[in-house]
Amino acid sequence: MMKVLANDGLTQSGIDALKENGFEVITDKVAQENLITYINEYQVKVLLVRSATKVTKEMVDNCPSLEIIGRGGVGMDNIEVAYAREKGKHVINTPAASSESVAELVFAHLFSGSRFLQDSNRQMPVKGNTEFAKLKKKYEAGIELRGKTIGIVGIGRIGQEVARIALGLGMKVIASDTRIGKASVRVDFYNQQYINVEIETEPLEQLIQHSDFITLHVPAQNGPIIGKAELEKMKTGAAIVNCARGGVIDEEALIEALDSGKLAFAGLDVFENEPTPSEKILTHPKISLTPHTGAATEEAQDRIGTELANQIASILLVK
Ligand SMILES: O=C(O)[C@H](O)COP(=O)(O)O
Repeated sequence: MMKVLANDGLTQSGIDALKENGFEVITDKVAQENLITYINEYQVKVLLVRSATKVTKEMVDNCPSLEIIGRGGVGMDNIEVAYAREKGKHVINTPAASSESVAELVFAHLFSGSRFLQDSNRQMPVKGNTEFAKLKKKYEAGIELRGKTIGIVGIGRIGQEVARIALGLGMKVIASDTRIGKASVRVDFYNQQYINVEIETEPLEQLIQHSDFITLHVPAQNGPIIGKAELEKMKTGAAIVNCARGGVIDEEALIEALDSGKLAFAGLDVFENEPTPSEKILTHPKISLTPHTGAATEEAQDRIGTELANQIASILLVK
């Protein structure tokens, strides 16, 4: 039986689909430093990872049994993709499976920040029954999303899902993208009517100046694309969400912008120092936090599992 090691977990639907195709699925969590030995000992043919396990050049070179490296998710910055492909390994991912979930999390952060939920949820258990009126006063300056401008940086699959939800909420959508000039977004309504909206992209600098909310949907970068200079150009009272990759926003500059009142709030699902974000970020009252859970819904993980199983079967069983 061909062995699949799902080192960062796999949904039952994915496990079942692989088993139906005759694969043996191992869901042991093997420590990074023991992976090469484990893969060789059990002659693992497929290694599945999410963002936790790193697939290094050393693994590619020293695991001859390995034919497929599968990323359950989108970003492959934890995998030496080009090197692995050069050495004849298949490297696959599931680029479309989690777009809706990530986009919904963006709005969870936007709704949270615009009504102070992150701070309220920290304060209410401690002060809720003694200082209720004081807390109510503190959180009185909430804002609506309707009518505001959302700037989407990266209008790929996830960016387009964000646009769809934003348009449904009555927001104005603007976007910037280094590769896409124009995106066509179909907005569906429950009564099965829909509208098509064309979104033309504009330079990042322009987007930064015009947005009430900025949300980032770009791959891992070599350095921040939103640093001190960009934060200074944002509207006073604007907000920013990062459900893309840690490091895309300069965290020090972000804290300064929040403390000075330049920015109203931030929503962060990803961090510069994952999995150990800085104390300042974790305790900031103006930051809504999630621990890299953009794709962590039952629906997205189900789609990821079955999609990986199908891709694996079509590579290994058609030979
Ligand atoms: O790139 C992705 O797909 C997301 O960052 C999800 O990462 P995860 O699989 O570790 O949740």
